[in-house]
Amino acid sequence: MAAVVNANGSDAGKTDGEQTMLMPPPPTNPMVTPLLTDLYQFTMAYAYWKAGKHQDRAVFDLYFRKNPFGGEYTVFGGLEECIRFLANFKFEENEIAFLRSVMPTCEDGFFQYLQAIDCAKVEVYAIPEGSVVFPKVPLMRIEGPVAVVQLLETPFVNLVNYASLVTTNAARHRFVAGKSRTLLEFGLRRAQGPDGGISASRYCYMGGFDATSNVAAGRLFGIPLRGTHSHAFVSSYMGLDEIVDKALLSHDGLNMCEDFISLVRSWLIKLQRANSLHSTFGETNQSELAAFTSYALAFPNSFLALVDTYDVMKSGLPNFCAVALALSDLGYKAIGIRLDSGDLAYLSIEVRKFFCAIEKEFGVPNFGKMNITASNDLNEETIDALNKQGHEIDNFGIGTYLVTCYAQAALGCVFKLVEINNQPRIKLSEDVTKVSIPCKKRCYRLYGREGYPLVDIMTGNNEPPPKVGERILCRHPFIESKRAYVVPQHVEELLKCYSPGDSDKPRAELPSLREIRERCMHHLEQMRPDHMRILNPTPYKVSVSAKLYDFIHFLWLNEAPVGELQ
Ligand SMILES: Nc1ncnc2c1ncn2[C@@H]1O[C@H](COP(=O)(O)OP(=O)(O)OP(=O)(O)O)[C@@H](O)[C@H]1O
Ligand SMILES: O=P(O)(O)OC[C@H]1O[C@H](OP(=O)(O)OP(=O)(O)O)[C@H](O)[C@@H]1O
Ligand SMILES: O=C(O)c1cccnc1
Ligand SMILES: [Mg+2]
Repeated sequence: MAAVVNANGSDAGKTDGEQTMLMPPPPTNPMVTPLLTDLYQFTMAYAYWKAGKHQDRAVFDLYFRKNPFGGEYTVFGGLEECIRFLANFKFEENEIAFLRSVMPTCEDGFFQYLQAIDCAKVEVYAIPEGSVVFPKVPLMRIEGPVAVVQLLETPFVNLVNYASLVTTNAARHRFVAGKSRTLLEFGLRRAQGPDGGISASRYCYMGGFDATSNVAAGRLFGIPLRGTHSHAFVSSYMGLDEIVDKALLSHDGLNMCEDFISLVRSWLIKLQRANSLHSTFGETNQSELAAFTSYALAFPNSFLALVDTYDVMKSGLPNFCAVALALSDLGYKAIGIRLDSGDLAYLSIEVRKFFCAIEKEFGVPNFGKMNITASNDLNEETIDALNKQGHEIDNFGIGTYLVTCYAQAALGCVFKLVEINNQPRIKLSEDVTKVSIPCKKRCYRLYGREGYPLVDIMTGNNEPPPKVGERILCRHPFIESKRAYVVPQHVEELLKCYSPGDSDKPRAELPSLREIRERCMHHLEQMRPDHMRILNPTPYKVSVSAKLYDFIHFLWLNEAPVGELQ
């Protein structure tokens, strides 16, 4: 038996000479237990057990049928949580007691069987997390005793569905925003409950966001934390006389400014009188000025202000600039502003002009380059519209539309039996997109001359793999006339072994979140641009080998009853 080292450092039961393997820690969410499944998984497990069929060797594929958000790609998320769940799968005594209470007609031997099971015999092959993936190709292939693997269906599909959906949503937001913008995930308050919030932060980072406002996710996953302040902070101030401690030490620690408020006030007067600012404002809101001054006293090294509480151009912006200029006198560099309402394109351009005019008028280096963050119900479409209009926004803060996946509620992953006791199985449907692809399969991505992925191909498990430079026929799984020859320049086998079960296959490593994010960025960059565009993207081809095609159609005819016309 291999000794087990817990990934968080403890070294449980290791003996000399035993091979050490890394035992994945439990799932992030402690609610992910063997009971987090549908009742029918237990009723089926009982029926398998009662029939003496529970140890039959089953192969299931986990896949989705259609790319989300009207796009032609998906990013796979959730694998690590599945592997953690699998590695720690064990029923507690109190869980068995609960099952007994809800399944009172089941024999005692079944519960003894459940109490003893784990997933040691379950093999899992999966596409690495963070990969770009396509419909019908298994994201995961799970093999093992049918009753055990059946119990994994609901939790696996649950762990993959939202993870992949929100990672894809994040990747789409990154694509439309462009590489140079900073993307901040602000969705916790709007997410579907605590797990939705934590998952959103993790998977949005994976999909290309730069940071989150979610402190718990920052701690759990090491995601960079970022934030500004809210309107409440601004409106909580009534006036400058609320600020008692007005002193601020200069950045170099050499000079003490005893009255920072006076310095701010003097800058506001200079701004009001500056010719180049074209007297765009008169009296600004003094309670807002108090809030900004107070925030700057608390964070002189990272001053950022929300400027739209009263009026951006007539109050928020000049107030911010007065405080930023006062900080600059003391050697500090303010970060910038956040806009949370109004026409974000127009306002950001006006703000930038104002910053640049100040840089020129007062000779403050880099004042014009200060950061502009925008938020307020942003999504793919609004960011695309802003880009088309032209804007000066550096950072987008995105919450509701991102984390709730407003444009599409679910990915629709499924978990289908494709083989039992080495016998291929098929699920038929009137709707051809719902017919499952039978057999234990191998999956490959074939790359073309220009370095882009050309097609994914599924073959039977025992077929020889596609070879570089050798022509292979790729067939649409269901439409006879759709086929193409491909001469791959590079062949990548997609499914790696993440749980070897009883086999002696090497186990693929679970990379860090940052590594998964890098894989995702790399995969997205590799895609041919027409698959990625927002409007009418070209579908990526998913195919089967000629042999598998013939077999699918043989099995289809074999299983489909022949109708009789009266
Ligand atoms: N230039 C722009 N082009 C397209 N959409 C924009 C632009 N500027 C802002 N938006 C979007 O328009 C919507 C404006 O929201 P809304 O109608 O609630 O007004 P608001 O600015 O939030 O007003 P308030 O907060 O004062 O009630 C938001 O979804 C925002 O992202
Ligand atoms: O708009 P989202 O994409 O969801 O981004 C997060 C929002 O949450 C905050 O305010 P909140 O919405 O709570 O209040 P507000 O609308 O009054 O600003 C923030 O100011 C953003 O507007
Ligand atoms: O830090 C922010 O600006 C923030 C955080 C959460 C939601 N809206 C904004
Ligand atoms: Mg809002």
